[in-house]
Amino acid sequence: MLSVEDITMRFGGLVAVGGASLTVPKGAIVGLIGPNGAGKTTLFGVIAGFLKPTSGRVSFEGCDITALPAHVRAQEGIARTFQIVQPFAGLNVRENIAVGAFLRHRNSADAHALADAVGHRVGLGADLDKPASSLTVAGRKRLELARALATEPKILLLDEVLAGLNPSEIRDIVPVIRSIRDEGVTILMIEHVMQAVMNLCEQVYVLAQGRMIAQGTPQDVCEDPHVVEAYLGRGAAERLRTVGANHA
Ligand SMILES: Nc1ncnc2c1ncn2[C@@H]1O[C@H](COP(=O)(O)OP(=O)(O)OP(=O)(O)O)[C@@H](O)[C@H]1O
Repeated sequence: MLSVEDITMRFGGLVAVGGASLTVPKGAIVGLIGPNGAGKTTLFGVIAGFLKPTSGRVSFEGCDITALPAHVRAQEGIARTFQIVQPFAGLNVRENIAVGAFLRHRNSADAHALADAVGHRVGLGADLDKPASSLTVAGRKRLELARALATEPKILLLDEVLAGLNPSEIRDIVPVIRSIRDEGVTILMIEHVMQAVMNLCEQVYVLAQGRMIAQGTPQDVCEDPHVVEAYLGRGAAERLRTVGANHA
């Protein structure tokens, strides 16, 4: 469904992403992991059309979309969430979600009806009339997910939707992400919460200093010495291997 080929993104003299490639098959949940500053969010910006790459190509459903602006990519079915959640503070939760729904529904009643449905789907059903500013961190993360889902995407790019959540909040939201995929939305997710990556993703790509250093199943990448060295560390890799073995 999505193919990123040999993308390089320079900011002046800094090579944030250097020759990175990845593919996301339709119906998959694919993870993108790596240390802080590796270039993950920059790559999302390139895929969603917020950043024009220095070189390389992005294809979606077989078409070259590298030159398309972000709003056209959204219409084509690419949606992203942002790491730093910034809801419209003066609007309630339903109205915030409806902002996404207006992409395909010009009629206000239709957009609000879709916002209600999406709000319930992500667990915000009881909060739809509350001001967005009153939500907890976990609520805001769900709202960010809902705003992107309300654009009715074919592929959802999730940028650290689990960051800042406690273990029980993470346990609650992981099944929501899986159910979104099960209902037909392909997912590419940047995530540092490795337990969730192990649980959700079929394939994982590892970016370090702008370069793709590994790809494979979560189990494969946890056993890759380059990934252990550049990102996981030995203790975490060992714990994750145990988790993987227990899952199997
Ligand atoms: N607009 C920009 N201008 C200049 N440098 C930038 C810009 N955006 C990102 N960078 C730099 O590019 C590098 C990659 O940053 P990026 O945010 O993509 O990393 P990341 O892997 O998403 O990190 P994190 O896990 O901390 O979110 C960093 O060195 C960052 O400072």
